[in-house]
Amino acid sequence: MSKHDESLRDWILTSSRAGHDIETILLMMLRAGYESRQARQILAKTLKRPALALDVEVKRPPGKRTRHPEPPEQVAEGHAIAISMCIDKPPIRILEHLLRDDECDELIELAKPRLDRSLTVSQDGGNQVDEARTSSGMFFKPGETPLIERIDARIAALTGLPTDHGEALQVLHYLPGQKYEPHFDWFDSTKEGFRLVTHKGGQRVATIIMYLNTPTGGGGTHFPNVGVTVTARRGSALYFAYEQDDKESLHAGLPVTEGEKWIATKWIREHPFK
Ligand SMILES: O=C(O)CCC(=O)C(=O)O
Ligand SMILES: [Fe+2]
Repeated sequence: MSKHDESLRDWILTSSRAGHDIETILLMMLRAGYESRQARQILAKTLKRPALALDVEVKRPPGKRTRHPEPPEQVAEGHAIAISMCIDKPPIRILEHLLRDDECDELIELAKPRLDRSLTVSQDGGNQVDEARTSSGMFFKPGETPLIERIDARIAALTGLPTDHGEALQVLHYLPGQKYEPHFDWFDSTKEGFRLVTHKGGQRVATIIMYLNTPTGGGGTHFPNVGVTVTARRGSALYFAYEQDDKESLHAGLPVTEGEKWIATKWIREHPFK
């Protein structure tokens, strides 16, 4: 072992005993100019860990946050959106006329033939059928049609984060009795599948729910920890932002009691979702 290897080994052991976690030691080695694979191999060997256990994520630059739309009005891509209500915690905004009526109709018509039973993210990071979410839905491909591109650009202008921070636009359909039980949109880092679902794009930081029609009865979006229910009204939208582990952003799609409910959901990530 060369003098340099030996002192590196000693430094790693000392840092580890001093309580620095592997991620931190790895980051220090990367900063000192080591290449990532090489640094991981040296770390694995020195700390007698299988290399796989060292498959830790290199710290990314800090994640970005959306800008909460400011009342009374924002013009995004030439489209005027009124902000009719604000709540501080969690940051909630009600957006009027985010979509025009013809845009709502077009989204519904495009989605109709492609609906499937909605899934939720399971503990292991996969998808599952879940009684907590009985709607049916579909995803558009990014930029799939000029309308999808236009909506993405509008949301990016409104929230200050580029379109690539958004997950694919999802359309959901609820019939009477169908609902989405209280849940958080952020991913729980204590769950097994967390790394898998955040590998691309990192954590979710904000959600926009666009109401594509007005259900005859029920179907509002309810925040049980705030005591607020947002009315589902065609063309309007709900924006809310959150941090991991926040409790205020708990929300539910209330059961539709009469008629049907159509929404489009845009989830926004802290990093580009690629
Ligand atoms: O249907 C609703 O009002 C809520 C939908 C929702 O929470 C979601 O898509 O994440
Ligand atoms: Fe949600």
